[in-house]
Amino acid sequence: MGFSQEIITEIDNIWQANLKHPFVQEIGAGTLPVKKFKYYMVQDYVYLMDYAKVFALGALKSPDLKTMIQFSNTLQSILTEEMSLHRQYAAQFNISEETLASAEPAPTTLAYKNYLLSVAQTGGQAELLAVLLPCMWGYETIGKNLAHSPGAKNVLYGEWIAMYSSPDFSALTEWLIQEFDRITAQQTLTQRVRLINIFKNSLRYEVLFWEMAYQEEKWLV
Ligand SMILES: Cc1ncc(CO)c(N)n1
Repeated sequence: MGFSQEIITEIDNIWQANLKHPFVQEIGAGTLPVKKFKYYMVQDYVYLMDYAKVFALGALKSPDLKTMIQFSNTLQSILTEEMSLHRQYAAQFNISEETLASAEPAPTTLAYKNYLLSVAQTGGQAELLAVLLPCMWGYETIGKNLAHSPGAKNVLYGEWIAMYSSPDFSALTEWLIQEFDRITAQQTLTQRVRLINIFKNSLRYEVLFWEMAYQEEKWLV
């Protein structure tokens, strides 16, 4: 069993909470109120701007050419494919690209993206992979889980599910998992404990991100 699999087995309760959050379930049922989805889309775009930068840092910290190419290809696909999904939704909702790109992060978005960036900047390749893995792997699992749900045929949510259940998205996720397992195979127990904590915090933020959108979280003042 790879280290990635060991981690999600150990923190299965958080892994399941992420997959089964009401926001996710309601996308699958096609019953999520559009207002919540609109809120999510804008916040996710703000998040993805910095998430993409973590892949740029991954390229910077790559040990070899092959890994560098993978990080840079993934960066490219986030900016042009994944984020174009958001841009299309925004157009549908009459939100301009300028409004989308300059939207203010809500408290959870700000905390989460800053966590990603700080781990990626201060850590090495293993830490960077540990903080990224729950994001991509979680979405890929959710995509697969919802691929045949009623939401997949919903006019609004169908495109979102199609993106995250696509073979391309799975291939990127598979690469990230393998890279993480390869790099962590030789690590000491102390290093592994640190990586589990990073993975766990990032996964907890994934759950909080759904919750934030579900509650349409706002700054108090
Ligand atoms: C919050 C969040 N995590 C992960 C992904 C997957 O790319 C996303 N779009 N948004």
